[in-house]
Amino acid sequence: MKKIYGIKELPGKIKYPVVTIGMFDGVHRGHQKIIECIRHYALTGKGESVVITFDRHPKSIIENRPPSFITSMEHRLSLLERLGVDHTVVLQFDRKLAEMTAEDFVREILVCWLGVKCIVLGFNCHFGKDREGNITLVRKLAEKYDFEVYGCPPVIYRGQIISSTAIRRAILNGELGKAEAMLGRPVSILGTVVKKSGRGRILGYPTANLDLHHEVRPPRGVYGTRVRWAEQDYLALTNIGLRPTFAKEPFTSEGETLEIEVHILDFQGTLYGQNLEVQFLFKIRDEIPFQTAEELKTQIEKDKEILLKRTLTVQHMEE
Ligand SMILES: Cc1cc2nc3c(=O)[nH]c(=O)nc-3n(C[C@H](O)[C@H](O)[C@H](O)COP(=O)(O)O)c2cc1C
Ligand SMILES: Nc1ncnc2c1ncn2[C@@H]1O[C@H](COP(=O)(O)OP(=O)(O)OP(=O)(O)O)[C@@H](O)[C@H]1O
Repeated sequence: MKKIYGIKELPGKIKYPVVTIGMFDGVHRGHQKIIECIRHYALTGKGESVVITFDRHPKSIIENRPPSFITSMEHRLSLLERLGVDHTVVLQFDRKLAEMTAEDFVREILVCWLGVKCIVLGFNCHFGKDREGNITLVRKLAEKYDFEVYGCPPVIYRGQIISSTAIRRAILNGELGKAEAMLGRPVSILGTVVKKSGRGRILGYPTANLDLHHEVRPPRGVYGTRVRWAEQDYLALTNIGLRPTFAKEPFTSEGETLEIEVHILDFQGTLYGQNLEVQFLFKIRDEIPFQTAEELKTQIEKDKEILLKRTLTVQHMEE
Protein backbone atom coordinates (compact mmCIF):
# COMPACT_ATOMS: atom_id res chain seq x y z
CA MET A 1 0.00 0.00 0.00
CA LYS A 2 1.35 3.43 -0.93
CA LYS A 3 1.09 6.09 1.79
CA ILE A 4 0.71 9.69 0.67
CA TYR A 5 1.07 12.40 3.33
CA GLY A 6 -0.63 15.67 2.40
CA ILE A 7 -1.52 17.11 -0.96
CA LYS A 8 1.70 17.06 -2.86
CA GLU A 9 2.75 15.66 -6.15
CA LEU A 10 1.35 12.17 -6.57
CA PRO A 11 4.03 9.47 -6.81
CA GLY A 12 2.46 8.44 -10.11
CA LYS A 13 -0.90 8.65 -11.82
CA ILE A 14 -3.50 6.59 -9.95
CA LYS A 15 -5.56 4.52 -12.38
CA TYR A 16 -9.35 5.03 -12.12
CA PRO A 17 -9.21 6.06 -8.41
CA VAL A 18 -12.05 4.62 -6.31
CA VAL A 19 -12.12 6.68 -3.13
CA THR A 20 -13.62 6.65 0.36
CA ILE A 21 -13.20 9.14 3.22
CA GLY A 22 -13.14 8.73 7.00
CA MET A 23 -11.17 8.39 10.23
CA PHE A 24 -11.45 4.58 10.26
CA ASP A 25 -10.46 4.36 13.94
CA GLY A 26 -10.33 0.65 14.79
CA VAL A 27 -10.81 -0.38 11.15
CA HIS A 28 -13.91 -2.24 12.36
CA ARG A 29 -16.32 -4.48 10.44
CA GLY A 30 -18.26 -1.46 9.10
CA HIS A 31 -15.02 0.04 7.80
CA GLN A 32 -13.98 -3.36 6.41
CA LYS A 33 -17.21 -3.45 4.39
CA ILE A 34 -16.44 -0.04 2.84
CA ILE A 35 -12.91 -1.17 1.99
CA GLU A 36 -14.38 -4.31 0.40
CA CYS A 37 -16.63 -2.00 -1.69
CA ILE A 38 -13.82 0.28 -2.92
CA ARG A 39 -11.72 -2.76 -3.80
CA HIS A 40 -14.67 -4.27 -5.67
CA TYR A 41 -15.37 -1.12 -7.73
CA ALA A 42 -11.64 -0.61 -8.34
CA LEU A 43 -11.39 -4.17 -9.67
CA THR A 44 -14.46 -3.69 -11.89
CA GLY A 45 -13.09 -0.44 -13.33
CA LYS A 46 -9.53 -1.84 -13.61
CA GLY A 47 -8.53 0.88 -11.18
CA GLU A 48 -7.03 1.39 -7.73
CA SER A 49 -8.58 1.79 -4.28
CA VAL A 50 -7.84 4.95 -2.27
CA VAL A 51 -8.64 5.74 1.38
CA ILE A 52 -8.55 9.38 2.44
CA THR A 53 -8.04 9.82 6.17
CA PHE A 54 -6.81 12.51 8.56
CA ASP A 55 -3.81 12.88 10.86
CA ARG A 56 -6.03 13.91 13.78
CA HIS A 57 -9.74 13.69 14.55
CA PRO A 58 -11.76 16.62 13.15
CA LYS A 59 -13.30 16.99 16.62
CA SER A 60 -9.88 17.99 18.02
CA ILE A 61 -9.94 21.10 15.80
CA ILE A 62 -13.67 21.83 15.56
CA GLU A 63 -14.70 21.15 19.15
CA ASN A 64 -11.27 21.19 20.83
CA ARG A 65 -12.27 17.78 22.20
CA PRO A 66 -10.21 15.00 20.68
CA PRO A 67 -11.77 11.57 21.18
CA SER A 68 -9.62 8.75 22.51
CA PHE A 69 -8.29 6.51 19.78
CA ILE A 70 -8.65 2.71 19.59
CA THR A 71 -5.80 2.56 17.07
CA SER A 72 -2.78 4.77 16.41
CA MET A 73 -2.25 6.13 12.90
CA GLU A 74 0.52 3.57 12.32
CA HIS A 75 -1.76 0.71 13.40
CA ARG A 76 -4.64 1.99 11.26
CA LEU A 77 -2.37 2.17 8.21
CA SER A 78 -1.12 -1.36 8.75
CA LEU A 79 -4.71 -2.67 9.11
CA LEU A 80 -5.75 -0.88 5.90
CA GLU A 81 -2.73 -2.37 4.16
CA ARG A 82 -3.69 -5.87 5.34
CA LEU A 83 -7.15 -5.32 3.81
CA GLY A 84 -5.54 -4.74 0.42
CA VAL A 85 -6.04 -0.97 0.00
CA ASP A 86 -3.80 0.35 -2.81
CA HIS A 87 -3.25 3.93 -1.55
CA THR A 88 -3.94 5.80 1.69
CA VAL A 89 -3.79 9.58 1.70
CA VAL A 90 -3.26 11.13 5.15
CA LEU A 91 -4.41 14.75 5.14
CA GLN A 92 -3.41 17.20 7.85
CA PHE A 93 -6.68 18.20 9.50
CA ASP A 94 -6.13 21.88 10.29
CA ARG A 95 -8.31 25.02 10.45
CA LYS A 96 -7.96 25.51 6.69
CA LEU A 97 -9.30 22.03 5.95
CA ALA A 98 -12.05 22.43 8.58
CA GLU A 99 -13.21 25.62 6.83
CA MET A 100 -13.29 24.02 3.36
CA THR A 101 -16.81 23.48 2.01
CA ALA A 102 -17.77 19.97 0.95
CA GLU A 103 -17.99 21.03 -2.71
CA ASP A 104 -14.53 22.64 -2.57
CA PHE A 105 -13.17 19.44 -0.99
CA VAL A 106 -14.67 17.31 -3.75
CA ARG A 107 -13.55 19.65 -6.55
CA GLU A 108 -10.07 20.63 -5.32
CA ILE A 109 -8.92 17.44 -3.63
CA LEU A 110 -10.88 14.57 -5.12
CA VAL A 111 -11.45 15.78 -8.69
CA CYS A 112 -8.53 18.12 -9.53
CA TRP A 113 -5.77 16.59 -7.41
CA LEU A 114 -6.69 12.91 -7.37
CA GLY A 115 -8.72 12.62 -10.57
CA VAL A 116 -11.43 10.60 -8.78
CA LYS A 117 -13.61 8.31 -10.91
CA CYS A 118 -15.74 6.71 -8.20
CA ILE A 119 -16.65 7.65 -4.61
CA VAL A 120 -17.98 5.15 -2.05
CA LEU A 121 -19.51 6.64 1.09
CA GLY A 122 -20.79 5.03 4.24
CA PHE A 123 -24.40 5.52 5.32
CA ASN A 124 -23.42 8.22 7.85
CA CYS A 125 -20.38 9.79 6.22
CA HIS A 126 -20.16 13.58 6.64
CA PHE A 127 -17.33 15.84 5.57
CA GLY A 128 -16.54 19.47 4.78
CA LYS A 129 -17.48 22.67 6.60
CA ASP A 130 -20.44 22.16 8.95
CA ARG A 131 -20.46 18.47 7.95
CA GLU A 132 -22.57 19.39 4.92
CA GLY A 133 -20.94 16.82 2.65
CA ASN A 134 -22.89 13.57 2.51
CA ILE A 135 -24.06 11.01 -0.03
CA THR A 136 -26.94 13.25 -1.26
CA LEU A 137 -24.62 16.17 -1.98
CA VAL A 138 -21.96 13.95 -3.55
CA ARG A 139 -24.62 12.41 -5.85
CA LYS A 140 -25.52 15.96 -7.01
CA LEU A 141 -21.86 16.75 -7.70
CA ALA A 142 -21.26 13.48 -9.57
CA GLU A 143 -22.79 14.65 -12.84
CA LYS A 144 -21.05 18.03 -12.74
CA TYR A 145 -17.61 16.53 -12.16
CA ASP A 146 -18.14 13.21 -13.93
CA PHE A 147 -17.61 10.44 -11.37
CA GLU A 148 -19.68 7.57 -10.03
CA VAL A 149 -21.10 7.32 -6.50
CA TYR A 150 -22.09 4.32 -4.40
CA GLY A 151 -23.45 4.16 -0.86
CA CYS A 152 -22.64 1.46 1.67
CA PRO A 153 -25.32 0.25 4.10
CA PRO A 154 -24.49 -0.04 7.81
CA VAL A 155 -23.04 -3.22 9.28
CA ILE A 156 -25.02 -4.24 12.36
CA TYR A 157 -24.08 -6.27 15.42
CA ARG A 158 -26.94 -7.52 17.63
CA GLY A 159 -29.27 -4.77 16.42
CA GLN A 160 -26.72 -1.98 16.91
CA ILE A 161 -24.84 -0.16 14.14
CA ILE A 162 -21.13 -0.88 14.56
CA SER A 163 -19.14 2.30 15.18
CA SER A 164 -15.79 3.35 16.61
CA THR A 165 -17.73 5.02 19.44
CA ALA A 166 -19.55 1.78 20.38
CA ILE A 167 -16.26 -0.17 20.27
CA ARG A 168 -14.45 2.43 22.42
CA ARG A 169 -17.21 2.10 25.02
CA ALA A 170 -17.14 -1.72 24.97
CA ILE A 171 -13.34 -1.88 25.42
CA LEU A 172 -13.36 0.64 28.27
CA ASN A 173 -16.16 -1.34 29.97
CA GLY A 174 -14.22 -4.58 29.59
CA GLU A 175 -16.79 -6.09 27.19
CA LEU A 176 -14.04 -7.68 25.15
CA GLY A 177 -16.24 -10.28 23.40
CA LYS A 178 -18.61 -7.58 22.18
CA ALA A 179 -15.74 -5.32 21.05
CA GLU A 180 -14.07 -8.27 19.28
CA ALA A 181 -17.30 -9.12 17.46
CA MET A 182 -17.60 -5.52 16.20
CA LEU A 183 -13.91 -5.21 15.29
CA GLY A 184 -13.80 -8.56 13.52
CA ARG A 185 -10.53 -9.40 15.32
CA PRO A 186 -9.34 -9.53 18.94
CA VAL A 187 -9.11 -6.27 20.89
CA SER A 188 -5.48 -5.16 20.83
CA ILE A 189 -3.22 -2.43 22.09
CA LEU A 190 0.05 -1.20 20.61
CA GLY A 191 2.91 0.38 22.51
CA THR A 192 6.63 0.82 22.99
CA VAL A 193 8.49 -1.04 25.75
CA VAL A 194 9.88 1.43 28.30
CA LYS A 195 12.28 0.99 31.21
CA LYS A 196 10.76 0.70 34.72
CA SER A 197 11.94 -0.44 38.16
CA GLY A 198 12.75 -4.02 37.14
CA ARG A 199 11.03 -5.54 40.19
CA GLY A 200 9.31 -8.06 37.94
CA ARG A 201 12.62 -9.66 37.00
CA ILE A 202 13.51 -10.01 40.71
CA LEU A 203 10.08 -11.60 41.30
CA GLY A 204 10.83 -14.16 38.59
CA TYR A 205 8.30 -12.64 36.18
CA PRO A 206 10.03 -10.07 34.02
CA THR A 207 7.56 -7.73 32.39
CA ALA A 208 7.70 -5.40 29.41
CA ASN A 209 6.05 -2.12 30.44
CA LEU A 210 4.22 -0.48 27.57
CA ASP A 211 3.88 3.16 26.69
CA LEU A 212 0.72 3.08 24.55
CA HIS A 213 0.49 4.81 21.17
CA HIS A 214 -3.26 5.36 21.61
CA GLU A 215 -5.67 5.96 24.48
CA VAL A 216 -8.30 3.21 24.56
CA ARG A 217 -7.43 0.06 26.55
CA PRO A 218 -9.31 -2.53 28.58
CA PRO A 219 -9.86 -1.80 32.28
CA ARG A 220 -7.69 -2.97 35.22
CA GLY A 221 -7.16 -6.71 35.42
CA VAL A 222 -5.00 -9.69 34.54
CA TYR A 223 -5.53 -11.00 31.00
CA GLY A 224 -4.55 -13.94 28.83
CA THR A 225 -3.00 -12.33 25.75
CA ARG A 226 -1.07 -12.98 22.57
CA VAL A 227 1.84 -10.70 21.74
CA ARG A 228 2.88 -9.95 18.20
CA TRP A 229 6.49 -8.85 17.89
CA ALA A 230 8.88 -8.97 14.94
CA GLU A 231 6.29 -10.93 12.89
CA GLN A 232 6.04 -13.67 15.58
CA ASP A 233 3.29 -14.54 18.06
CA TYR A 234 3.91 -15.32 21.74
CA LEU A 235 1.54 -16.22 24.57
CA ALA A 236 1.69 -13.71 27.42
CA LEU A 237 0.09 -12.66 30.68
CA THR A 238 -0.79 -8.98 30.75
CA ASN A 239 -1.54 -6.98 33.86
CA ILE A 240 -3.19 -3.59 33.58
CA GLY A 241 -3.07 -2.10 37.02
CA LEU A 242 -1.65 -0.30 39.98
CA ARG A 243 0.36 -3.12 41.61
CA PRO A 244 -1.42 -2.72 44.99
CA THR A 245 0.86 -5.35 46.60
CA PHE A 246 3.77 -2.92 46.30
CA ALA A 247 2.17 0.53 45.96
CA LYS A 248 2.92 2.75 48.90
CA GLU A 249 0.16 5.24 48.16
CA PRO A 250 -3.53 4.37 48.39
CA PHE A 251 -4.34 2.91 44.98
CA THR A 252 -7.81 4.23 44.50
CA SER A 253 -7.23 6.64 41.61
CA GLU A 254 -6.77 5.14 38.17
CA GLY A 255 -4.36 7.15 36.12
CA GLU A 256 -0.78 8.17 36.58
CA THR A 257 0.63 5.06 38.20
CA LEU A 258 -1.40 2.63 36.12
CA GLU A 259 0.95 0.32 34.25
CA ILE A 260 0.48 -2.04 31.35
CA GLU A 261 2.87 -4.93 31.95
CA VAL A 262 3.36 -7.90 29.68
CA HIS A 263 5.03 -11.13 30.80
CA ILE A 264 5.80 -13.16 27.68
CA LEU A 265 5.89 -16.89 28.45
CA ASP A 266 9.20 -18.66 27.88
CA PHE A 267 10.94 -15.55 26.64
CA GLN A 268 14.31 -14.24 27.67
CA GLY A 269 15.85 -11.07 26.35
CA THR A 270 15.43 -7.32 26.41
CA LEU A 271 12.68 -5.56 24.56
CA TYR A 272 13.33 -1.91 25.47
CA GLY A 273 12.37 0.40 22.63
CA GLN A 274 10.52 -2.34 20.74
CA ASN A 275 6.91 -1.97 19.60
CA LEU A 276 4.56 -4.74 20.74
CA GLU A 277 0.98 -5.48 19.74
CA VAL A 278 -0.92 -7.19 22.55
CA GLN A 279 -4.11 -9.04 21.60
CA PHE A 280 -6.55 -9.75 24.42
CA LEU A 281 -7.85 -13.33 24.51
CA PHE A 282 -9.77 -13.36 27.81
CA LYS A 283 -9.76 -11.87 31.30
CA ILE A 284 -8.29 -14.13 33.98
CA ARG A 285 -9.04 -12.16 37.15
CA ASP A 286 -9.04 -8.79 38.88
CA GLU A 287 -5.79 -7.31 40.15
CA ILE A 288 -5.66 -7.76 43.92
CA PRO A 289 -3.40 -6.76 46.82
CA PHE A 290 -1.37 -9.68 48.21
CA GLN A 291 0.20 -9.83 51.68
CA THR A 292 3.57 -10.92 50.31
CA ALA A 293 5.47 -11.08 47.04
CA GLU A 294 5.54 -14.90 47.44
CA GLU A 295 1.70 -15.05 47.36
CA LEU A 296 1.68 -12.93 44.22
CA LYS A 297 4.23 -15.27 42.60
CA THR A 298 2.06 -18.31 43.43
CA GLN A 299 -0.98 -16.57 41.92
CA ILE A 300 0.90 -15.66 38.71
CA GLU A 301 1.91 -19.33 38.41
CA LYS A 302 -1.83 -20.21 38.55
CA ASP A 303 -2.60 -17.47 35.98
CA LYS A 304 -0.05 -19.09 33.67
CA GLU A 305 -1.71 -22.51 34.07
CA ILE A 306 -5.12 -21.00 33.24
CA LEU A 307 -3.71 -19.34 30.11
CA LEU A 308 -2.01 -22.53 28.90
CA LYS A 309 -5.06 -24.71 29.65
CA ARG A 310 -7.50 -22.34 27.90
CA THR A 311 -5.33 -21.91 24.81
CA LEU A 312 -4.65 -25.65 24.58
CA THR A 313 -8.41 -26.37 24.78
CA VAL A 314 -9.10 -23.85 21.99
CA GLN A 315 -6.33 -25.39 19.87
CA HIS A 316 -7.88 -28.87 20.34
CA MET A 317 -11.32 -27.57 19.40
CA GLU A 318 -9.90 -25.99 16.23
CA GLU A 319 -8.08 -29.16 15.15
C1 LIG B 1 0.43 -11.73 35.25
C2 LIG B 1 0.60 -10.66 36.27
C3 LIG B 1 -0.33 -10.54 37.29
C4 LIG B 1 -0.18 -9.56 38.27
N1 LIG B 1 -1.10 -9.47 39.26
C5 LIG B 1 -0.92 -8.57 40.26
C6 LIG B 1 -1.84 -8.51 41.35
O1 LIG B 1 -2.85 -9.20 41.40
N2 LIG B 1 -1.56 -7.63 42.33
C7 LIG B 1 -0.45 -6.81 42.32
O2 LIG B 1 -0.25 -6.06 43.26
N3 LIG B 1 0.39 -6.81 41.27
C8 LIG B 1 0.21 -7.67 40.25
N4 LIG B 1 1.08 -7.72 39.21
C9 LIG B 1 2.08 -6.67 39.09
C10 LIG B 1 3.38 -7.00 39.78
O3 LIG B 1 3.29 -6.53 41.09
C11 LIG B 1 4.46 -6.25 39.01
O4 LIG B 1 4.63 -6.88 37.77
C12 LIG B 1 5.78 -6.22 39.71
O5 LIG B 1 5.66 -5.58 40.93
C13 LIG B 1 6.82 -5.50 38.87
O6 LIG B 1 6.56 -4.15 38.86
P1 LIG B 1 7.48 -3.05 38.13
O7 LIG B 1 6.90 -2.84 36.77
O8 LIG B 1 7.35 -1.82 38.99
O9 LIG B 1 8.87 -3.60 38.05
C14 LIG B 1 0.94 -8.68 38.21
C15 LIG B 1 1.86 -8.80 37.16
C16 LIG B 1 1.71 -9.77 36.21
C17 LIG B 1 2.71 -9.89 35.09
N1 LIG C 1 -21.29 0.03 10.78
C1 LIG C 1 -20.90 0.58 9.64
N2 LIG C 1 -21.30 0.00 8.48
C2 LIG C 1 -20.91 0.52 7.31
N3 LIG C 1 -20.19 1.64 7.18
C3 LIG C 1 -19.78 2.26 8.29
C4 LIG C 1 -20.11 1.76 9.58
N4 LIG C 1 -19.56 2.58 10.49
C5 LIG C 1 -18.91 3.55 9.80
N5 LIG C 1 -19.04 3.37 8.49
C6 LIG C 1 -18.51 4.21 7.43
O1 LIG C 1 -17.09 4.19 7.45
C7 LIG C 1 -16.58 5.46 7.02
C8 LIG C 1 -15.65 5.99 8.07
O2 LIG C 1 -16.43 6.29 9.19
P1 LIG C 1 -15.92 6.81 10.59
O3 LIG C 1 -14.46 6.64 10.73
O4 LIG C 1 -16.51 8.14 10.81
O5 LIG C 1 -16.56 5.65 11.47
P2 LIG C 1 -17.49 5.50 12.72
O6 LIG C 1 -17.21 4.11 13.13
O7 LIG C 1 -18.92 5.85 12.45
O8 LIG C 1 -16.86 6.50 13.79
P3 LIG C 1 -17.50 7.28 15.06
O9 LIG C 1 -18.20 6.32 15.92
O10 LIG C 1 -16.27 7.89 15.71
O11 LIG C 1 -18.42 8.31 14.45
C9 LIG C 1 -17.80 6.34 6.79
O12 LIG C 1 -18.12 6.33 5.41
C10 LIG C 1 -18.89 5.67 7.58
O13 LIG C 1 -20.17 5.94 7.08
